[in-house]
Amino acid sequence: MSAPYLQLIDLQVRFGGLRAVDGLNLSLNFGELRCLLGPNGAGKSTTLDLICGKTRATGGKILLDGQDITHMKEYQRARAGVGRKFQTPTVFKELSVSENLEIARSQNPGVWAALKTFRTRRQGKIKEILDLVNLNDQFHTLAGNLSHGQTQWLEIAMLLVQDSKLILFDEPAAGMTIQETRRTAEIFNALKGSHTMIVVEHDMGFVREIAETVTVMDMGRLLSEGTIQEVESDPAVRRAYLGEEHEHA
Ligand SMILES: Nc1ncnc2c1ncn2[C@@H]1O[C@H](COP(=O)(O)OP(=O)(O)OP(=O)(O)O)[C@@H](O)[C@H]1O
Repeated sequence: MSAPYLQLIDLQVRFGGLRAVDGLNLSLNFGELRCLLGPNGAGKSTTLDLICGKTRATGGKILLDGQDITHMKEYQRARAGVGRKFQTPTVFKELSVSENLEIARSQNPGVWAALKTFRTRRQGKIKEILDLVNLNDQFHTLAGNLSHGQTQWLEIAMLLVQDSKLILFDEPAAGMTIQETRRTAEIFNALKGSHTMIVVEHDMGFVREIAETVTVMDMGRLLSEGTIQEVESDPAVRRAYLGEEHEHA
């Protein structure tokens, strides 16, 4: 078996007296999609913050493709291939889809330098990415005129253009219509194998569409791991969700 692509080893962060992430161990293979579930305040978003470098760990290690990135700055991790998709869109609304992609591309010139002399190959790659996220007809559309779902897909395209290999998603289906959620699931399923993804999500319908292995956190710790069926029948998971089941049903 090959070594894991991402490894969290005894990862910890404290905010004052609160252990938001408290000795978390997690391993992902390259190309794997992992859903990260858990009740409110379990430490899911903080875990993504620790991986992308927005928050610094107070203990433990993060290994990406064997490299220790625990103490790297956020931009260094982005260069190493870590991409983070936040809930609030970060696109430039007054620019077109293609201009947003151009800006994203210019943030990682190294990847594209190799294609510099091959303009058609570069355009081919952008077309391929836009096809994947269903935005080929919106090439010249102002980002501010896109629907909520399309804006989210543009952000995914921007991460792909930046050549992010590990993409971290925080509630990607939030606020989407049923059709948009379904299309987003198709995009995620198409990215499996070529990209490694961690998806924090409360929408269990969406999780069912995309899930392979599921990790459940509670109080900063790993509570359960396995297929959806396995974690759903785990009594510890049921206990952790008591009182929340109406909220997230
Ligand atoms: N910067 C911070 N300073 C202090 N406490 C924080 C900070 N960020 C998160 N926390 C606390 O850490 C705990 C874990 O929060 P986190 O947002 O990671 O949970 P979550 O599992 O993503 O929850 P939700 O599903 O509600 O988004 C919470 O108690 C939260 O209040």
